[in-house]
Amino acid sequence: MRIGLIGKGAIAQYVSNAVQARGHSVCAVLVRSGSVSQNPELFVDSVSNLTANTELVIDCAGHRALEEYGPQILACGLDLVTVSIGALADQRVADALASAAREGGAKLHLASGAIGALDCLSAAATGKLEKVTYVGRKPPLGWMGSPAADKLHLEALTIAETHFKGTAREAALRFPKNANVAAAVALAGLGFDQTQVRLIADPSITRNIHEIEAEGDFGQFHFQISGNSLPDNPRSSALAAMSVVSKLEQISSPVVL
Ligand SMILES: NC(=O)C1=CN([C@@H]2O[C@H](COP(=O)(O)OP(=O)(O)OC[C@H]3O[C@@H](n4cnc5c(N)ncnc54)[C@H](O)[C@@H]3O)[C@@H](O)[C@H]2O)C=CC1
Ligand SMILES: O=C([O-])CC(=O)C(=O)O
Repeated sequence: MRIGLIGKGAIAQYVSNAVQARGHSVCAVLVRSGSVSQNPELFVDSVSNLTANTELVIDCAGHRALEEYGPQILACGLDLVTVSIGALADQRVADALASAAREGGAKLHLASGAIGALDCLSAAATGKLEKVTYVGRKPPLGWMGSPAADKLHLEALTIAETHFKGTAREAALRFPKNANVAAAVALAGLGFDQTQVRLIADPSITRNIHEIEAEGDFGQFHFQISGNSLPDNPRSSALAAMSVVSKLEQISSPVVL
């Protein structure tokens, strides 16, 4: 497939290498205006140049980029894969994306990101789900630049501290670079306002640990993952980038798991 990428950060770089190794081509990369000076054939700064020659677009650039570019991409009939799922916690953004997808006859594909067990959760949600809790735990460095830094002295932390407790909607909106997983859990399960979230900075860990506890008619489950972060960004787990590659494999395969 001819792919257009949004962003050139840690996830985009991983995805770009992995999709090309699988025989796809990256024919345009949308970057912020002002950063297109080198290789203008590849790096573009408008959606129309991104979509001109592509069959599928992948967003790895965060909430603002999905909000800003997503509707135009979908409305012109191109499918869009995104890892910036937390943007859908803003109902206005979610509605704009859904109506553009309908208008263009395209689909917005949500990559599962740094978490697993969403298949289990979404199946369980077709019965009655009683309670879903998500706990996100990262080393202090992973919370730098987020509102956690206003509450905690992250560089000097000696014990694990919970810096956020609330709904998945609040978490996703307040932590756009750190709580996309909360949004994925919400979308698969009880929704943004019924999913309870705790976010923790923990100096005793070196990986990003994500946990889901769910209860309902299906029974009960507990899921935990300790994800390695990407070398270029301590905030982002490698699995988030891998989930984008896996989504692309599903889209291009005749048999879908
Ligand atoms: N679903 C999940 O589990 C996860 C989702 N994410 C989301 O993915 C995003 C990207 O993560 P990383 O690659 O690690 O971050 P990064 O900071 O390494 O890269 C972000 C890239 O996007 C670009 N960018 C930002 N806004 C843009 C815009 N309006 N137009 C064009 N380019 C723009 C930046 O210049 C940079 O190249 C995060 O902000 C987060 O929202 C991150 C980790 C896990
Ligand atoms: O990459 C991770 O471990 C999780 C993350 O940043 C997010 O949920 O936005």
